Amino acid sequence: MEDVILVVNCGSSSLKLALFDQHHRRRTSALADSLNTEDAFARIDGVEEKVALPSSASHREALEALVSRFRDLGLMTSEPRAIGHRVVHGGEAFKEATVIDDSALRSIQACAGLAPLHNPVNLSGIAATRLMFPAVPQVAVFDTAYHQTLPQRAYLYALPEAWYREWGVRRYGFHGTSHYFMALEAARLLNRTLATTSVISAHLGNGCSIAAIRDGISVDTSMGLTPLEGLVMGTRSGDVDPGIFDFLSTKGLCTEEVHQALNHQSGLLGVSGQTNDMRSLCELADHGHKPSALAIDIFCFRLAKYVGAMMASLSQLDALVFTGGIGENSARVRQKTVEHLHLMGFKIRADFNEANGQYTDGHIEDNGSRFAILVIPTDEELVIAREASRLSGGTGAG
Ligand SMILES: Nc1ncnc2c1ncn2[C@@H]1O[C@H](COP(=O)(O)OP(=O)(O)O)[C@@H](O)[C@H]1O
Ligand SMILES: CC(=O)OP(=O)(O)O
Ligand SMILES: [Mg+2]
Repeated sequence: MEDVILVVNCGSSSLKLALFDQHHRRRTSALADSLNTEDAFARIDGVEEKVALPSSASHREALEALVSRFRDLGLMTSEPRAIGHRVVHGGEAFKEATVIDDSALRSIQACAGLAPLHNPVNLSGIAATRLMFPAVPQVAVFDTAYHQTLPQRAYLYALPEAWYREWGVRRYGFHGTSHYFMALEAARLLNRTLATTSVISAHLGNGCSIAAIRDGISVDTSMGLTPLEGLVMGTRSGDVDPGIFDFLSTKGLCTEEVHQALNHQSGLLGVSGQTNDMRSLCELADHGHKPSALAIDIFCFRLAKYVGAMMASLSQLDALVFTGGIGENSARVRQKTVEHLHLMGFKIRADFNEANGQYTDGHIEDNGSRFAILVIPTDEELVIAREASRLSGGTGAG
């Protein structure tokens, strides 16, 4: 049997798949989007034509169509050796990745209340691959797991303690797979071991979060009970005064309406009134659109404030690391953010930054910078593939 590993990332309306070979090299990636709507579509990287989907295709139908296309293209000649799933919330039940059996499924289900937007779709992906490949080991890799090392002072909110004890209200943190990968890659680029590497890592995609990693271990992060807290994001507000709920109720908005607005109509989209897409915002700002320039400004200022906040958890800093679609590609965001950090001794080198660190092993800091500044393309799917391989009896190496 051929040794491929399938990685599944189910979002609310999308499905991302990646196939890795036995050496953990990526063979291909695929995306299905606008699922459960009339516009549902799917495509495979490097393949011109779209993959045909039934109308209003579900996650399961898209998965079946893509796997069948993988087979036609000779990318998958037998069942995968293991399947790895991204699961967003693992609560306190999961401190690391786990093989999915009935008891793990029940625990993931129990965390769904903490992540109602994410866990139910993750579970539907697991159900679909279990139906398609009942004999193949399946592994869940949690966004929250890497942050389970946070000390109490970082994960407890200053709230009535019974809320934590009885309901699990605490900071969990997300994007852990990406923060772990950044620490691992930073260690490699700096010729250090993970256990002696301390970084501040900024994951800037559609969702955005930052983490303080001391000696390879996550010790603080900006996302909290849910992925709404912290940095400004594409459509999410990040930090706001919780008094906003009370105030807006006097304006006639109910909790659900405020929740919707904070999650889907805020962030870059809310401030610019135009788009949640950083690339488009930069173009709009270049054409003199003031609200777009302001959205970028607020985004970078909040990020810089959080870099300062993360310093409180560290006694040494080896690098500030940028990743995610924005972190990897937007020289403007990195430059504007680092300008605010002048007093702390961060200094960027313009030409290295413009090239996204491509020719300098990720380095974009100036000679006179007190700390290294790195751009590292994240690869959450690779980490998930390694974990799936390791937990299903492979080596996890590669
Ligand atoms: N060249 C670029 N310049 C600025 N922003 C970019 C560029 N390329 C991608 N982005 C931004 O990255 C964000 C998407 O990040 P990504 O990590 O792909 O998202 P996701 O969290 O869905 O995986 C979008 O705001 C997009 O505009
Ligand atoms: C947890 C989270 O915010 O995920 P994403 O960035 O995929 O929205
Ligand atoms: Mg991404």
